[in-house]
Amino acid sequence: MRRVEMTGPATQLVGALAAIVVLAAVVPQYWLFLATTALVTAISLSGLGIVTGRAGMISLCQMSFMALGAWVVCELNVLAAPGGLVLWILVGGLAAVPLGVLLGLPALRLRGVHLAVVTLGFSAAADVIIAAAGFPGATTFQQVLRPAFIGTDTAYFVFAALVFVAGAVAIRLLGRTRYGTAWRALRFSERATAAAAMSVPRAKLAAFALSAFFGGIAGGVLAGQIGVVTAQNFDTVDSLILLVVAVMAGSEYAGGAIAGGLLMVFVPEILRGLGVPQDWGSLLFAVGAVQTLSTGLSMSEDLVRRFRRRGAVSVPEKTGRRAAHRASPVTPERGERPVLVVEGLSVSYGRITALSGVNLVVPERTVMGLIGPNGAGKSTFTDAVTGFVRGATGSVTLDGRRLDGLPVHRRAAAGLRRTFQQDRVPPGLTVAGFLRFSAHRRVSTAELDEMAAFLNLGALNRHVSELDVGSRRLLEVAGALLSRPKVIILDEPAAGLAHAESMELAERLMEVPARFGASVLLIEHDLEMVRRACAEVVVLDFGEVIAAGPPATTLARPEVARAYLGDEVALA
Ligand SMILES: Nc1ncnc2c1ncn2[C@@H]1O[C@H](COP(=O)(O)OP(=O)(O)OP(=O)(O)O)[C@@H](O)[C@H]1O
Repeated sequence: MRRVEMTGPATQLVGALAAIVVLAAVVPQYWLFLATTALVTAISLSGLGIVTGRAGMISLCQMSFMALGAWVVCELNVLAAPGGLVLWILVGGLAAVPLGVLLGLPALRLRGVHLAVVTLGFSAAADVIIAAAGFPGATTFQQVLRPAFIGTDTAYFVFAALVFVAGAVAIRLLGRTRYGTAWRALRFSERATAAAAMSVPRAKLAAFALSAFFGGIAGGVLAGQIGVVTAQNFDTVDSLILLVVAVMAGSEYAGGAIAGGLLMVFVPEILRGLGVPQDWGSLLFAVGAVQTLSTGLSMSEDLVRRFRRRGAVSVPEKTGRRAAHRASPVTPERGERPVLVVEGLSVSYGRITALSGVNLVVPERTVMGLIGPNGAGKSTFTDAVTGFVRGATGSVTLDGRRLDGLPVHRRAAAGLRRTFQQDRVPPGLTVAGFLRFSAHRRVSTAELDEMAAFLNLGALNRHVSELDVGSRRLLEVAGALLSRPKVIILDEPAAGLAHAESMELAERLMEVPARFGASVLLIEHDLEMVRRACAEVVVLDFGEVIAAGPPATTLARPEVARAYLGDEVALA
């Protein structure tokens, strides 16, 4: 069933602006001051949400970015620099960007707890430097000057709210770009992100840079709010709490960032009112984060899911994946000109030789099979050819261009695409979102519709998380095909499909060369599918090519039977 969204971003924006005006009019000054602090926190959380919630990396130094933004504003204030507070805040945000990129560098190699330790160490070091250097104007109590139009606390609340809304809109728009999708893909699989022709280092650094920018902006807004800034405003422990709240609230969503900001400011306030130590708030946040990690759903994601379920109107799908097997009149064809040429490819994992001097030529406009028993080296071959294996020797040439030494995303961009044996389609995207990302070029809705019909993908606005594993496999194939590759290597695309669906896929694959101008290298254990779809088949065993030729004769050869069955039982 297809779903139709009930509310749009424009409605949400109008609602947010109306809420700001109403709050500014009715909320007493003291609470408005706290609400401004909550907004500052929400701006910072929005940035953290890019790195943590979207891209799935741990960052424990958001407070350091805030401190830098605030420091720049204080310094420009002391210098009486031209432009005024609003410009200074922007400069503070931009000043934090190089720091974010610097901090993103370890993230290129480190993950999980290792990245957490590095960012925490950085934050602690920044604490020491800031405490030693002090904030400009702090010792002389020189207040950061606000322009008249945001002179009152009410006006400053509206200003902070507008900064938050502008940031939320920007993040939403960014989320639709290739980088935005790449962050969600990264969180699920770095390998698949690279295989979709996206540079993983660039996507990671962009996430850290933006996160730092938002942190810097938040620090600047805070400086304008409180007037005199001290090192105590940016404690390393606060970075930790910020991360915990970001995880719990789901700060990659605007609503989650706001909820997080409100919780961080008002929970301690409420506890104080109840005579309970304010630090207990951190304990509550930690419990909330543990709950999020155990369910896999932040507060925002939980709400979004409920909302989707309630707000969705079911519309019958035009097509279903379970279509009956339609045998096409197409017969496997073999082109002549070589498009992928692999020569002398060897890979060793320690003492295990996974591939030994493999030569393989995929002609243009051909579906070729690559088969072999478990452990024969098929996946290693795919990894090595597409750039995932370091230390592979031999050469890979695509359409006359040597690819040796190129990273994965550059090989993919050159037209060598692959799919994975394991499920690598990010669940956080819609079908259309994934297809557009994977296509690595502008695709029209008509093209998406055509592809959906070709591979029976169903409704394009469904979320990937709603698809079964077989459908996700087909989606991965569709995404790679949309990129107009020269060669596409499919690593067991029929895993998770019923027999009739595998045969249906075989029919579709046979159409690929003529329809998309691509050759297919099909790695499959389903030999019936290989027989149906492939014009030629190459058999690997113990990392070496043991047979090659048309499927009917090749599969009947005794050495192939021996490789599969251990004796001379013919497979045909
Ligand atoms: N990362 C690794 N470290 C050590 N050995 C590995 C690694 N990856 C693969 N191997 C070994 O290399 C050989 C080839 O494995 P590979 O996964 O490429 O085979 P395959 O033909 O794809 O098998 P399957 O059909 O089960 O996927 C096997 O002996 C395997 O144990």
